[in-house]
Amino acid sequence: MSHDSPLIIALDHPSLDAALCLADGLDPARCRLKVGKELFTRSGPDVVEALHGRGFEVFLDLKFHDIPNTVAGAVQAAAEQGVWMVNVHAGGGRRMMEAARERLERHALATHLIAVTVLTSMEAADLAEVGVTVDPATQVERLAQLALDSGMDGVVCSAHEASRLRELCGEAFLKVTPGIRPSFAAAGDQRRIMTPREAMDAGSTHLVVGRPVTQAKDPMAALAAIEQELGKNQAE
Ligand SMILES: O=C(O)c1cc(=O)[nH]c(=O)n1[C@@H]1O[C@H](COP(=O)(O)O)[C@@H](O)[C@H]1O
Repeated sequence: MSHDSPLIIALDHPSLDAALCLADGLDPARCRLKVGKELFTRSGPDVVEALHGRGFEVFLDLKFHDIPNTVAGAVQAAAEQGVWMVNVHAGGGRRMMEAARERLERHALATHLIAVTVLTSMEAADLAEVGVTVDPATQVERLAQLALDSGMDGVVCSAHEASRLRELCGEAFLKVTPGIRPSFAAAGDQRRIMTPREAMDAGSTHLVVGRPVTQAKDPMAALAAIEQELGKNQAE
């Protein structure tokens, strides 16, 4: 199902049953779903097939990061499952990203291919420990530019960097932003966070929301509350 909602709900669940239980309470016309490392490692492609069967578009978030040939093969395998979006780490470098892009083109696969810049859980001190001594925003800009030059359709970044990336990489370049915290939710382990409305105003094209929806007593009500926050200030 294709639609205009910017919302991508992260199904960070430990089992196929738990993930499908949540998906069955959501509406494929109002959000897309993200399948990440834990769920995919436990359930494999079955979860993707089950979500497609329920009418959802799927972002397969496995953040591939390896030598170019290996990543190209993994991206091809994901795209052949018909997923809407797949990602790699921009830190894997130009040749890795170009190999992934080239592989999709060679097989005429239309899956969106995006690159993770700096994880939203990381601050300057975390970057410094791994040898990156520039601030997170500068590192995000550098990796986003590299991702654009390497043929990516967009990046995963924090909403704090979205407006700068809109200037640098253009409107059409996707800015998929996790670290979204509606006014009713706790930050948890996320560091660079924003509300849904602020994130869209800053230039995000898609919002990844996990726990504020998946751990809500009523996930559909939480989704509706986010939609309301998104609509609220538009009319103002
Ligand atoms: O690629 C991602 O989706 C991602 C990148 C990033 O920098 N930060 C980040 O939180 N994510 C994912 O976004 C989701 C955020 O979930 P919540 O913090 O529960 O809203 C998780 O599934 C993360 O794996």
